[in-house]
Amino acid sequence: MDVFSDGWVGETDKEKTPTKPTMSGDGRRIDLSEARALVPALAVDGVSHSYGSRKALDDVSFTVPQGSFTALLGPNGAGKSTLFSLVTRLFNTRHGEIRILGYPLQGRPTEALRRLGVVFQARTLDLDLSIRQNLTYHAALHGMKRGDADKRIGEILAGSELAERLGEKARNLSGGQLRRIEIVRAFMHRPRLILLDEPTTGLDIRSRAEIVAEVRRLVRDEAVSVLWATHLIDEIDASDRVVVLHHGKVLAEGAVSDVTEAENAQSIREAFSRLTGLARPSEAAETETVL
Ligand SMILES: Nc1ncnc2c1ncn2[C@@H]1O[C@H](COP(=O)(O)OP(=O)(O)OP(=O)(O)O)[C@@H](O)[C@H]1O
Repeated sequence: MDVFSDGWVGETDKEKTPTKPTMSGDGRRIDLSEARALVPALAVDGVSHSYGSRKALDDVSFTVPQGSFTALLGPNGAGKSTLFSLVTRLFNTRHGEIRILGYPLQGRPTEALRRLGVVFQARTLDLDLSIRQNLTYHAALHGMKRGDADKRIGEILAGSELAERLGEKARNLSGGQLRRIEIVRAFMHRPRLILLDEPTTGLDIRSRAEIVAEVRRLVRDEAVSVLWATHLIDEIDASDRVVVLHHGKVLAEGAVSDVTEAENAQSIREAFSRLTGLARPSEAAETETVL
C-alpha cells in the first residue's frame, strides 16, 4: 500500500505493503488493512469537461466504494461516456481529479490503469479472430502468460456454453454473446474496478437480463467494484448504489433506498423523475424503459 503525502492511500501488491500505520481524513490513527478497505475503487473529485463551449461535465464528484455495484444513471447526453473517456484516459482530465484504488490517474497512470477493466459502448472484438484469440491477445497486453490466460478463461466461462465455442470466429456469435465475451475480456487480468458503458444497448430482453446477472455474479465471486452506466432504470437493483447524472451534474448519490427516501418517492424511477424533471416512464413498459 502506498501512503501519499495528502493522506490518500493507494493499494499495491501485498509484498510491497509497509507495516506502519497511517492517518484517516479526521486525523485518527488507523491500521493499514482498515485504510485499504476505506480507499474507494473510484474517486471522482470536482471533474469538469467541455467540448468547445459545450460543458459536458460540470464539477462532478462521486465515489464507487470497493465491492459495490454502482449504477451511473443518466439519460442520453448526461455525460456518461465523457466521464468514461476521462477515467480510461482517452481524454486528459484538466479540471478535477480521478483516483482508482487511491492512485491518481494524472500522477500514477500505470498503477491506476492496471487495476481497471473496461467494456466500451461500441463493439471492440476482432470478428475475424477466434474467441480465444480475442481473449488471449488482451491478456498478453496485460502481461499474462498464455497458460495463465487459458486457465483464467476456463475459470470465468466455467459452466457457460461459450466455453465450448472458444475456437470459433467471433463473427459467428450473436450480439449478446459478443458482449459477454467483451465482459470476460474485461475481467481477464483480474482488475479491481470494472467500467461498463451501457453494455446492454441494442440487446433483446433475455440477453440483457443474462448480462446483468453475469456481471453481478462476477462482482460477487471476484469481489470487484463496478461502475455500470445506463439509462435503463430496470437494470438497477434495490441493493445497488446509484449516481444520478443529468446535464453533466451529479443530482444524487447513494444507496437506492437512500436516494428514493430523500426524494420522498416510492421507487428509484419516481426519484429519478423528481430529480431530473423528466416525465416518469410508463410502468407497463418497465422492462424496456428508456429514459
Ligand atoms: N466529441 C464531442 N464533441 C462535442 N460535443 C460532444 C462530443 N461528445 C459528446 N458531446 C456532448 O457532450 C454531452 C455529453 O455527452 P456524452 O456522450 O458524454 O453523454 P452520455 O450520457 O454518454 O449520452 P449517450 O447515452 O447518448 O451516449 C452531450 O451534450 C453531447 O452532445
